[in-house]
Amino acid sequence: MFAARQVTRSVFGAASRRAFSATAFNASKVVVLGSAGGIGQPLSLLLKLNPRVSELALYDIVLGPGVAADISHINTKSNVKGYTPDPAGIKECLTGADIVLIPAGVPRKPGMTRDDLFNTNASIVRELAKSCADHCPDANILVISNPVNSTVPITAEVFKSKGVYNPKKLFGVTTLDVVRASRFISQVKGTDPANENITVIGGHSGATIVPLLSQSGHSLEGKERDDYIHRVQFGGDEVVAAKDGKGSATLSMAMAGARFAESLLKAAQGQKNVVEPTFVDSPLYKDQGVTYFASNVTLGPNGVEEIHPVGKISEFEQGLLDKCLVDLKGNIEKGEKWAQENPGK
Ligand SMILES: NC(=O)C1=CN([C@@H]2O[C@H](COP(=O)(O)OP(=O)(O)OC[C@H]3O[C@@H](n4cnc5c(N)ncnc54)[C@H](O)[C@@H]3O)[C@@H](O)[C@H]2O)C=CC1
Ligand SMILES: O=C([O-])CC(=O)C(=O)O
Repeated sequence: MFAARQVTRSVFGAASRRAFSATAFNASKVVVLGSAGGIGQPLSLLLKLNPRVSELALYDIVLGPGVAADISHINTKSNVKGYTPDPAGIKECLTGADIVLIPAGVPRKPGMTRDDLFNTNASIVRELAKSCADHCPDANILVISNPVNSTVPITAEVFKSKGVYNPKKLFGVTTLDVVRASRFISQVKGTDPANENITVIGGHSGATIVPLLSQSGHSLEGKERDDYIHRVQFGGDEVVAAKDGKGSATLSMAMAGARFAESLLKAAQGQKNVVEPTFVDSPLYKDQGVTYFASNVTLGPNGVEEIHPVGKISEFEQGLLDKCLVDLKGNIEKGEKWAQENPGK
């Protein structure tokens, strides 16, 4: 379980090389479900390099123990164990978990939307969510599997059905949208991406991804603005096209997932003002029937500490947000309805 002791260096900060040799004082069990996949492997690697992690449990339907054996040779202190899909395995894997990252499921091929993954990934996520609800109901659950706008509500419905839902501990991982938004603006403006932190709100697919450039101090006009917005909203498609049928973003996603997990660990270990964007059960647009929404969130020892308001946005951004809310409502309702009608065994 989380121990309230501080580690001073971040794997992702400027002093990252030294971070790998920083002394770890903490005791945090982190689980990756889908650890042998395109995201799962580099994500597990980054978590092994993180001195805040003391125990790493790697589960997959194939190769969980193989990936674990490989990663376990890295000379950092954390213990690594791999698990296969048998009931005793997943129970041991999840018991005592502080953080569970879920990148299990199929990725897109060119021509598909994230919603096209629903039929396959909904039941994968539902079954894994059931195991989490049974074996680690108090863990922070980080859903990466797409379509995030629907798989997060599915996970919530499973936890609700088992009477253990805690909205403060369920997160859709939208970090990659902010990573991209920050990288892409730095390419347009010739700035250092490390100094950029563009707020992105909404959800995690196409028009539901709404970057708020007006809050960043940068301004773009006309085609340059439209190209930028399109690139952020459809950054995933850029990678899907470049991989040409062999998957979607994995390496950048692993970095983004590891960053989010690192932020949760920092907050759990007592660091204040840890803010990350994430898709959570949110009051911001509930009056419009949108029950989950991504925005900046202050993280604390118990997960979500404060959901930040969207703040002042431009008329153009309001137009993007209006479109986002329509799509998002549909994605959320689809996930909730499916989970309620298909509880599984
Ligand atoms: N939230 C985000 O920003 C992003 C989400 N994704 C999503 O992440 C998911 C995974 O992507 P990749 O790693 O590229 O796919 P992948 O196919 O390379 O890996 C998926 C892994 O999940 C495993 N798996 C399948 N069913 C499982 C189950 N029931 N239990 C445990 N493991 C299971 C597979 O064996 C495989 O190792 C996709 O749905 C993709 O769309 C991808 C990029 C960004
Ligand atoms: O595009 C995809 O399918 C994977 C993803 O969510 C992303 O890269 O943002």
